[in-house]
Amino acid sequence: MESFTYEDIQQIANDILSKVKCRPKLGIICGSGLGKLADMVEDREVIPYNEIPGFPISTVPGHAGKLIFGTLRNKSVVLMQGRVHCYEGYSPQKIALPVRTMKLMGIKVLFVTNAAGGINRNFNVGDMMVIKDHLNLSGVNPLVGINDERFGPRFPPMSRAYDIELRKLALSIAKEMGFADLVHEGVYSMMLGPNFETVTECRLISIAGVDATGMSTVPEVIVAKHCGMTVFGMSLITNKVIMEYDQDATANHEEVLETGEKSSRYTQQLIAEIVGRLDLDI
Ligand SMILES: O=P(O)(O)O[C@H]1O[C@H](CO)[C@@H](O)[C@H]1O
Ligand code: HPA
Repeated sequence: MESFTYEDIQQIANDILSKVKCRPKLGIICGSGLGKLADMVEDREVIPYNEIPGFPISTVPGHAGKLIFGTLRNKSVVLMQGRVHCYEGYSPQKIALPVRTMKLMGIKVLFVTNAAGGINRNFNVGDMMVIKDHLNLSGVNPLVGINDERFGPRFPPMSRAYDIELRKLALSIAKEMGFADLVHEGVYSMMLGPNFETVTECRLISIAGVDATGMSTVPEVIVAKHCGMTVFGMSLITNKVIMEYDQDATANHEEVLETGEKSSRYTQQLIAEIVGRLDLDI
């Protein structure tokens, strides 16, 4: 197992900070097709992942693989334009690395976004879901291994992973901005992937209370909570999962990216507005 010590990650964080002027307090991870949020960042300073020793490289279409530093609504931020997933062959520890690096760069609040399939039949393609909880069905956990208490405790709680105040703020901003009907609150589940779910898997997680499903986010949130970050999560519903046996339609990544292209505008506006109202001196 490839592992990174606290000192290794401190070194990576210091190297990155030595290359940029920005000192971000907020980190944003952009999901499949959601990287356009980077266009809203001003005074941009860009570092491709392949210029950061040890960093995992994004291999999936729709994930550019760049760190974008700058200001969003006058807040200093760093965006991960593209994430990495366990199904790409990276260990959960490697998936943890960017989040821990952010922590040691001084990030206190982490926004995670993703593209997800709608399990909840009331969700339409293009809707958004503020994540209130998750179900880890991936079988992986980035905290497996020796625990370094400087990151966090051996047994971190996960019952209030998604900050309640930020969830409320997101829903009230959506109302103010006139698109409350597009924004729901719900439970995200992660399976390992890379295959899309079977009909039976979708039916099972529906019974379990899952509203949207994907192949990411959960490891990042576990690591972020372990090291004491405040977390906000949002899914863009890019497709409705197939819940009927022998249906002709099938899930595909092209549809996911297409919906991202067409519908990520509201997600970007909502995130920018939340960022604008954040008090990052907490
Ligand atoms: O979760 P993000 O990175 O947004 O990507 C989602 O989209 C891909 C499938 O189309 C999977 O990687 C799934 O996890
Ligand atoms: O239907 C889906 N399943 C899993 N991951 C996804 N990411 C976007 N849509 C989906």
